[in-house]
Amino acid sequence: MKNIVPHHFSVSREQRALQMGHGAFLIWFTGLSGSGKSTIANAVEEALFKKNIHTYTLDGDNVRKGLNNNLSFSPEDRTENIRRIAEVSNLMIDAGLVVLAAFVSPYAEDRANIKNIVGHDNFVEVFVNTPVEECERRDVKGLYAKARAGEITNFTGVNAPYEAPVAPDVQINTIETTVENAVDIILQHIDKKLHTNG
Ligand SMILES: Nc1ncnc2c1ncn2[C@@H]1O[C@H](COP(=O)(O)OS(=O)(=O)O)[C@@H](OP(=O)(O)O)[C@H]1O
Ligand SMILES: Nc1ncnc2c1ncn2[C@@H]1O[C@H](COP(=O)(O)OP(=O)(O)O)[C@@H](O)[C@H]1O
Repeated sequence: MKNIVPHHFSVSREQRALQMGHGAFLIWFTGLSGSGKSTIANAVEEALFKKNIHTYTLDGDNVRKGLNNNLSFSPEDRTENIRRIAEVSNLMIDAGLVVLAAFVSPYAEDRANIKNIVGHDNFVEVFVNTPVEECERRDVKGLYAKARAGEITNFTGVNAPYEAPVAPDVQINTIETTVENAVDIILQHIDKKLHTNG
């Protein structure tokens, strides 16, 4: 961007990581509404918190009601939603946090963009892979019923696409895997990153 010259602050990301005592990175949960993203992200954050890891979770409640309250569910607005969340995550990583983000994020290109924004080494993609039939059976928020009734026009999995990740870092099938097991699988996957400073 023109006429923007970054100021170089003297406390580095590496120094912040040393002070925090653990690595900083983003765990991104993608999947259909009702797949289990928030439930699993919450359980992973609890487990990390108990280990004195500094965390923050971003999800629809604290993002679509605030920072992104001007965005709809059109493809363009979903792209902008994910871009802003990736940029916020990037700042939080720089601040030394392990960031958990739970968003439908249905487009592969948008998810690839997150990886570019935060850096490939700072990104862990968790695909919460629950078939739409199961999500619809759970219908936690009653939104599938509304979508089937034609009250929501672009609802992911019903009348809007979900592009499943081809090579996620972690994949959780929530029909076969309990929340506790999902937490173990994810903790195991991130262990090395947690013990890397900077
Ligand atoms: N049209 C449509 N499609 C999908 N989801 C919808 C829609 N309208 C509202 N909701 C509710 O909003 C939550 C998804 O918001 P996200 O910010 O994660 O969506 S996206 O990543 O921008 O696609 C999603 O929450 P989760 O259930 O937590 O996934 C839904 O409850
Ligand atoms: N193995 C599982 N993992 C995650 N959630 C599960 C699992 N089995 C059942 N559930 C239930 O599925 C629902 C998932 O809802 P939620 O976490 O809000 O999904 P999302 O954030 O993807 O919309 C919750 O009611 C949760 O208790």
